[in-house]
Formats: sequence, C-alpha cells, structure tokens
Amino acid sequence: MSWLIPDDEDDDVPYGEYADHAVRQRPNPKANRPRTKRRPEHSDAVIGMVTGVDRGRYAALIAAGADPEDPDEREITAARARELRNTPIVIGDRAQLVGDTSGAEGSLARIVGIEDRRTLLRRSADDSDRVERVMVANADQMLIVVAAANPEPRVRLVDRYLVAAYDAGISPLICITKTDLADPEPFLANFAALEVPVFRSQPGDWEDDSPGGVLARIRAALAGKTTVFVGHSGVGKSTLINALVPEAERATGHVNAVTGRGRHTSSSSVALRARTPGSASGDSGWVIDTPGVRSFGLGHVTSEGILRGFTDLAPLLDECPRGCTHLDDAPDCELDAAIADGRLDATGAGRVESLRRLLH
Ligand SMILES: Nc1nc2c(ncn2[C@@H]2O[C@H](COP(=O)(O)OP(=O)(O)OP(=O)(O)O)[C@@H](O)[C@H]2O)c(=O)[nH]1
Ligand SMILES: [Zn+2]
Repeated sequence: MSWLIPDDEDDDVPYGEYADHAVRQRPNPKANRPRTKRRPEHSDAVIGMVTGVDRGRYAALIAAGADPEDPDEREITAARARELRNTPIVIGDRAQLVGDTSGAEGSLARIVGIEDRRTLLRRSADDSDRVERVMVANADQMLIVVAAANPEPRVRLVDRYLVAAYDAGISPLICITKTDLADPEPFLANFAALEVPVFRSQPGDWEDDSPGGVLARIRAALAGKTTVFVGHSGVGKSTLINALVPEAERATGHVNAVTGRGRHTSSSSVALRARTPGSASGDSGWVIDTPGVRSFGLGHVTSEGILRGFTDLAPLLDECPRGCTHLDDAPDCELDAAIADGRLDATGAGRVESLRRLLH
C-alpha cells in the first residue's frame, strides 16, 4: 500500500542515476514514433495524470493531444525529481513530466512538479493522529460501496467517508450492494436527509448493462468524472469495478520493467478508465480504487470539516449559541432541543449521535 508509506520513506530511488546528465537515450522500438526530444527546461514539461504509484516509481498517462511533439496517448513510467523528495505525489495528480516521455519500453521520465490540485482526499492513521496522509488528488466524486448485509453496514463508517469527502471538496455517492440479503432502506434512512445519490444492487445487476439498469446508471454518473471508490473489505467493490472496467480498457497503472519490481499488487491504489456513455468522444470516467484501506482516520479534519459532513443538521447548528461545541454536555445545544421537541426523529437523533462520536 504505497500511499500508506510515509512520504519520506517513499524515496528509495537512487536519483543520481537519473540526473539530467546521466539519462541515456534508449533505442526507440516504435519506429514510426519520433523520439521525444529531451525536455531539460521545466517550461517544456508535459502534463500526465498519475495512474499508479509503486515505491518511488509512478505510472502516468499522457492524454492524446497533451504533448505537441507526440500527440499519441501513452502511459509512461517516471521517477520524481530530487527537489520533490518531500512532496507527496498521489494517484490523480497532474504531474509535470520531463526527460524521456516517449513511453517506450524501458524509458523513464522525471516528475518535476505537480499541478495545483482541485481536490485532495486525505486520511490519518487514526483519529488521534494529526499527521495526514494524502490519498487521492483531483477526484470529483467518492462512491461509497456498502453492503446491505455480510458484512453488516455500519453507519459510523459511512459517516466517516462522508466527512472525508466533504472535507476534501468531493461529492459523495452511495452504492449499496447485496440487497438480496437484507432490506437496505433502514440503513439508508440514516443518510436520506443528505440527498446523496444512492444505487442499489443485487446479484445479476453487474452482468446486465441494459439502459436504465443500475450498472448503466452508475456508468452515467461516472462519465467525465474521476471517482474514488471506497468500501469495507467484502462489500463487493471489486465485483463492481470489474463490471465497470473491462480488461481491454484498463490503464492498469502498472509500472514498467525499468523498476524491476513487477506489477502493482492488488493492495495499491490505481486509476482505471471506465467505459461510460460518451467514452468514444473522450468523455470516459476514471475509477480510482483504493484497496486495503483498513482505517479512515479523521485526525486531520477540523470540527468545521466534520460539520460539513452533516449538512442535514446545518439549519439546527445555525441556531446554536455562539461557540457551541455541539457535544453531549454543551449547554443549550439546539441539537438536544430538536430531539426533545421532536423536530429530529429517531433517525435524526442517530445522526446527532454520529456527529458527536466524530466530534469528541
Ligand atoms: N449475495 C450477494 N453477494 C455479493 C453481491 N455482490 C458481491 N457479492 C459477493 O461478495 C463477496 C465479496 O465481493 P468482492 O467484490 O470481492 O468484495 P470487495 O469489496 O472487493 O472485497 P475485498 O476484495 O476484500 O476488498 C464475493 O463473494 C461476491 O461474489 C451481491 O449483490 N449479493
Ligand atoms: Zn450545538
């Protein structure tokens, strides 16, 4: 799980080897593709999206037309420049690439900068840990995959995902799987007030790509967007991703042979291209899988960030006394008043409980 490795340990590459003067031009096996000019100046950098990370090596996709010298789309392998040693580089980052950006077998480019991020999904090891780990950059959406049963859905875990998404500036979606095993509605009622789009699935749904089906509706929601998929182990996230990302369209994010380290294991995050309506016109969606996320600490999120995850309670929170902590012992907290006078029903009271667990 490369993103779990603290960034300062993520830097085991002998950079000297790849310093400008030492980079050798390698023979280009693609005879019809002009060898890309070396790019010593950063102003010449080509932008590529980071699709895979493996201990100091990055897979990046240069989109068709992004490079005036070579209009072909290609996946390349890159190392980071020494000056970026302490800069986290994560899936979804738009990397500024120089050096050999041809993508030819054995070639190695260099990341010399990271474009400003639109959004940034972060986590900490646990709630008391204020050290944040950067997970994914530039995601537009978070698809929270949760099972109606087996494993039992946990309100608190979904709350945490929602808070992380709102804190990152990412729009959440929920996919509830295994609705053949249990009625998902009581669980979903906890989030009804948030108006998060919800997809419900059962076995067979992922083999049925017909219009109006749940798979087609998820595809439509992914079109033109970058969506990070999160979920507890066993909820069916891999099953869904395999349905969305046929092997042939994968940009696997695997790092090429130059590393000698082989393919990505299933435990590292990757960006995968999903066929979506309009894909042919370049409007494909990106699915970012984050396997092996065992904990989702929110130690780095401020109280304000947590409150943003509870937009359904916002009108009440606005009525609280100035400086209200909204905790159990907060005097005159409007949340208690609303539970007492019935403005919040049992589900609403559950939301307050969730909020307080995260805030304390
Ligand atoms: N009953 C039922 N089983 C399902 C459904 N969707 C997936 N499963 C099963 O649930 C199990 C877990 O599915 P995976 O896709 O491997 O789950 P995952 O979330 O990727 O789990 P990890 O690989 O551990 O991260 C598999 O045995 C699936 O066949 C469903 O809608 N109903
Ligand atoms: Zn309050």
